[in-house]
Amino acid sequence: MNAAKILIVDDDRDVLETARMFLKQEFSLVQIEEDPAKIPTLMKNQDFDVILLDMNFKKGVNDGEEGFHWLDQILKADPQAVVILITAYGEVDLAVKAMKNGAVDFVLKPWKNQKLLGTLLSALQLRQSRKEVEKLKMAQEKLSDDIDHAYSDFIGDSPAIGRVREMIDRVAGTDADVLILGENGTGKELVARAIHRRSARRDQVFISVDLGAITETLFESELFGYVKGAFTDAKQDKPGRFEIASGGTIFLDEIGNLSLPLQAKLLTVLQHRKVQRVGSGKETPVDFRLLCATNMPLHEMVYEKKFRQDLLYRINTVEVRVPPLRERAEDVPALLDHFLQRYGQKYKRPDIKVDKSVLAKLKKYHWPGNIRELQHAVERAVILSEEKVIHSAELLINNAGYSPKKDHLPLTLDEMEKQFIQQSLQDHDGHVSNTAKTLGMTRTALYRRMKKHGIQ
Ligand SMILES: Nc1ncnc2c1ncn2[C@@H]1O[C@H](COP(=O)(O)OP(=O)(O)OP(=O)(O)O)[C@@H](O)[C@H]1O
Repeated sequence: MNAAKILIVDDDRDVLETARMFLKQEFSLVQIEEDPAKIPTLMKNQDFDVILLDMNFKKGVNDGEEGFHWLDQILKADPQAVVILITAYGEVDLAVKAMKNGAVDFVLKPWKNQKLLGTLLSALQLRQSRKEVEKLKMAQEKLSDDIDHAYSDFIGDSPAIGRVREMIDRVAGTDADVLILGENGTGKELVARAIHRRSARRDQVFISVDLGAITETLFESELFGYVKGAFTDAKQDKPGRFEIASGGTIFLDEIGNLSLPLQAKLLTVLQHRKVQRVGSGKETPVDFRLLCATNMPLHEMVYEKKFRQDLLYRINTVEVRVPPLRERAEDVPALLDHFLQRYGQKYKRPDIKVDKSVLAKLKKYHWPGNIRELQHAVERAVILSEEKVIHSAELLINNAGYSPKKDHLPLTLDEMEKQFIQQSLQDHDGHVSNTAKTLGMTRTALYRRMKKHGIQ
């Protein structure tokens, strides 16, 4: 027996009784009702999975207006409701209009029992997947709220960050696709969340996807979802990130890391705004605002045929460049205070301070890992410092990314390469182009190596 709950509303008692007799054998609850005015109360008392609704209730009236009215009321009460309309022969136009207004299907009167059952079963599947999407959306919203909390402080008053704030204000309300460019740790995700929070979609979900972390084989099932049985581990239907993001914003981080075949797949979704779950032949429309980010030189990669030009044009309606920390050294003191306060609180050392002489050094440092590096350096220093005042050593020594203690150990070729790149970057104040020139390689080749060694 199917556990679903069905409501049938029709003014013809005979139709109701016959339908109930048949459907009772299949579903755990089949409620019938002649008066559509009772629908709101019935819905309050019971969570129906499918509602079968007649289009016309008054004798001699067959314009379907009453049906439209009640359809509207049902969807207002529960936007996830699954409504099937009951129509007579000759009313197919009305049924089509009703589907545009949110009904999922229609059945013609008089119906064959098996046909009715088939329609109900596929409507139930839809109900199930709507519920799943809703559940995941809620879980994501909760998660997003928690993350947002950590991301809510946008520190910095430098002219460079002022320009970023201005751009955020200008694009947030427009629904335009935005490409956020900047080195690792500069605050690209922070910018994306700020755009979402100020947009008309602020009450909907913000879904962040790290494309760099999704393997080639998982790309489709993660982003497009799958249906039960599509592959061995697909034990049940699962919506993908695009479907969950529908109504809200999707943030595709590290878009420069996508391989060319995956770029083509992504482009198709962006063009048609429809997804097909793996193993399903059905397309689902998705409505999302697209924000992308990367630390890779996308324009250069287009030139080198490593990134599709048509994809770049799809995602970069507006480009926002988040400047590296070394271009806004004025922000270092405020950021330092901010992180000192955060970690002072977290590690129960509320009165911890930084030695004054350290500040000048921090402002001069080139911060290859940008704000994330500063953040981690402060956290580490708060943990390690045995006094109330943090000295230069605790904040800076580990910062360069390698520890002097290791110096006397024999280095592998890989470690030597890493240190060599780090040293060269330091010598060039973190300027990637100049470093690449000195090392005799292209910028892209240098970025690749930096990524390999985790140099930010
Ligand atoms: N202006 C800022 N004020 C306060 N905190 C910031 C600021 N910019 C970045 N941060 C913090 O620095 C960390 C890194 O930021 P974020 O994750 O947004 O960077 P990213 O550019 O997206 O990094 P990646 O390229 O590695 O994905 C986060 O913890 C974020 O809260």
